[in-house]
Amino acid sequence: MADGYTLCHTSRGVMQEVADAMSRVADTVAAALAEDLGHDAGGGEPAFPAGCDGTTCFLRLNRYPACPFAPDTFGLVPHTDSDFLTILCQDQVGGLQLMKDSRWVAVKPRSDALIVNIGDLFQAWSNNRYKSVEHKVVANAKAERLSVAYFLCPSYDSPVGTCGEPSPYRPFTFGEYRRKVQDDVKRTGKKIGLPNFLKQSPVDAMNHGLCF
Ligand SMILES: O=C(O)CCC(=O)C(=O)O
Ligand SMILES: [Fe+2]
Repeated sequence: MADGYTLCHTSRGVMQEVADAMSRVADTVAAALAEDLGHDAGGGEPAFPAGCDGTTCFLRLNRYPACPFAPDTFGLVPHTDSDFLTILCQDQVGGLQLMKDSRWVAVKPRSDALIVNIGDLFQAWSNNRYKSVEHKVVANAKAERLSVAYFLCPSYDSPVGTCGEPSPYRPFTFGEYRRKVQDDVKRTGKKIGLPNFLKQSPVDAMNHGLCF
């Protein structure tokens, strides 16, 4: 039987392999999506996404225990991801749902497929051409569910940038974005996210009595 040290060492190696493989998928998909918006990686434009590497991206292992109060219980509350892209590998239990045309749609598990979610930073960079998808996880009454998510994030001091002006968003760094999200959640219990960074912010407009 493996001792604790060997087990940790082996798991670390496996996790690194998974992270490396998912990182390659994330970089390839991000480059293809950016190219579709006219971004010319070989033509002197700054690399996209800027400031992401093995020290800024991360892997999250999610475990959702079976819950007798399913399906009225969240495994994960509705949210958007605060990154460029998320690559997700889910098991066969199911429970992930995404918001499409104002309705929750179940994402059917497929053993031969990974899920790619657009995150807030890609929405900002693309001037809203790509939309950060709202998603949630609904608990399962009988089975435990596992998923592995890889988050393509830049360093905190990286400007998020834009594929071209005019952008609806003012310039901001990822660090600023994270801090604002954390402050809002602490203060109000909710993430506001991108609307805080609009040049013409609906939040400001409301505060100045311009919106009813
Ligand atoms: O477990 C899943 O399917 C979703 C995980 C997720 O949305 C997240 O970790 O942000
Ligand atoms: Fe998520």
